[in-house]
Amino acid sequence: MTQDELKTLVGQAAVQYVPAGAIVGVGTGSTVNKFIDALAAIKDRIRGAVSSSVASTERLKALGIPVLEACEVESLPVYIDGADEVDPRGNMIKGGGAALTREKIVADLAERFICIADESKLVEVMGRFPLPVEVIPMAAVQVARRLKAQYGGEATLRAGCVTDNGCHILDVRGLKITDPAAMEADISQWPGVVTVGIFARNKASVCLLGTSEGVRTLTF
Ligand SMILES: O=C[C@H](O)[C@H](O)[C@H](O)COP(=O)(O)O
Repeated sequence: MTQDELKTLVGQAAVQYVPAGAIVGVGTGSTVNKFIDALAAIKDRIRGAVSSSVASTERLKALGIPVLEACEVESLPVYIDGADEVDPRGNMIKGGGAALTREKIVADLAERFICIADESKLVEVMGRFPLPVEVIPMAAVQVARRLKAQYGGEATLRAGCVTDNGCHILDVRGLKITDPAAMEADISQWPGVVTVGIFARNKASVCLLGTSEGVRTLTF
């Protein structure tokens, strides 16, 4: 099976986690696009979606799925999103598509995070995928220096990238994220950091992994 077919498989499998009548949290990326397409088939059975990016909002609306603002809901039963890496405990790296901040906001509203990914995303220790950090532009150099000093990470500014929030992304290479919760808590409170792409506090409850043998379900 191709990677695209594996994404379709898990995108479709995620629909079973959407309760009838729900407002569903929707992530961003190529895997979530498959989920949005599958969600369109059951749109009459849900109330709508809260989206984590302009791109997902446009796709949801084009398929006739009502989109609500995050501020209009108090909680969501479920948030469905992809990941760039996921570890055996359900911690994730996200932000390869620069949507990490809104993703973390919507994930935080949800009771359960259902991660959908092809099996290449499962790793023992996270850090091979460059860690995205969204920063206020004026703080980029300062935050990059600190990432090097404290964690030995080499941060580069993602060229030509301005996030939905008008900010920039640093991609940090050379990390071994052995304690994701501690690193997330630490970097999150540095001046100028908007969001770090470690999802440990908002980790996955379930991960649906696309494999050539079918969908493998990991529960955390
Ligand atoms: O900012 C983007 C998101 O965190 C995506 O969910 C992540 O990059 C995975 O995307 P894809 O499903 O395209 O691999």
